[in-house]
Amino acid sequence: MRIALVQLAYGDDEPFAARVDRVAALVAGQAGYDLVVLPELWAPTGFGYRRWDGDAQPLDGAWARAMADAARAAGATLHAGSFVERLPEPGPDGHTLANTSLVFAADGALLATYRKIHRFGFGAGEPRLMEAGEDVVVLDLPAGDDTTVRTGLSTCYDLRFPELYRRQQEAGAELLLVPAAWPAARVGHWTLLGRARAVENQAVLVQVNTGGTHARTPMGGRSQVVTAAGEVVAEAAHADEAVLSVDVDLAATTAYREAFPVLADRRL
Ligand SMILES: O=C(O)CCC(=O)C(=O)O
Repeated sequence: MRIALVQLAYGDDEPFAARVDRVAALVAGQAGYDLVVLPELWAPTGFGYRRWDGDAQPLDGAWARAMADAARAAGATLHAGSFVERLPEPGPDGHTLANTSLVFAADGALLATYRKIHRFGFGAGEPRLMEAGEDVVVLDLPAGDDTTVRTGLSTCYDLRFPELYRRQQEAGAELLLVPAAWPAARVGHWTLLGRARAVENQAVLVQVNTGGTHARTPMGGRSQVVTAAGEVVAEAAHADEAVLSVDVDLAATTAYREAFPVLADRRL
């Protein structure tokens, strides 16, 4: 399965609409991949809380349409990262915003919607402004040669909560996608926890982060792909903008699970 990780780097001086146009063109140029993955909240920025309300859009808004078009132009499945979704009505916490990821098929059809379950901010930021997602999302994505791979969706801070990934693994996930806006200050946790989630679930984990400085917060980059055996097979050793290209051998995951069947020894 050929995967492109698009690590985006930018500052607050790049306007929202210009960034959407730039990234849509970048994605449209990624022909030949089975899957293209973008980071979390790359258009509104992960730490630009003050602008989130103004940047919010519905599920069928201009951001989603631009990403559907970009998937079609690339002819690849696109995990478009996340955006600030304007919910049709307030949720249980009274908010009308959510941190929502969308996955589009190569023909531009919407395949999946995932709302970030664990909100980051310790009472500020996401918990103060956004509803928490409630649904674990696992779906089959095309993996090349007429095969599919069961894939779990999560976002950034979710990576700190292993029980979410175990539920994805129980639902059959062998590929775990994690877009993020993870700051440089804790980027060591980002790479370490990514390897841990891959090893403990014997799954391929794809992490795509942002770079640049957003609302005075330097972002960490260091996007990576970790195999089920814990090997880092692609990594950005920096926080600059870059497209990482990787060929993932999914048959190796199945073989590894059979050769080292640790998941069968769980005691609940
Ligand atoms: O957990 C962390 O250290 C960073 C999480 C984060 O920045 C986010 O979820 O947006």
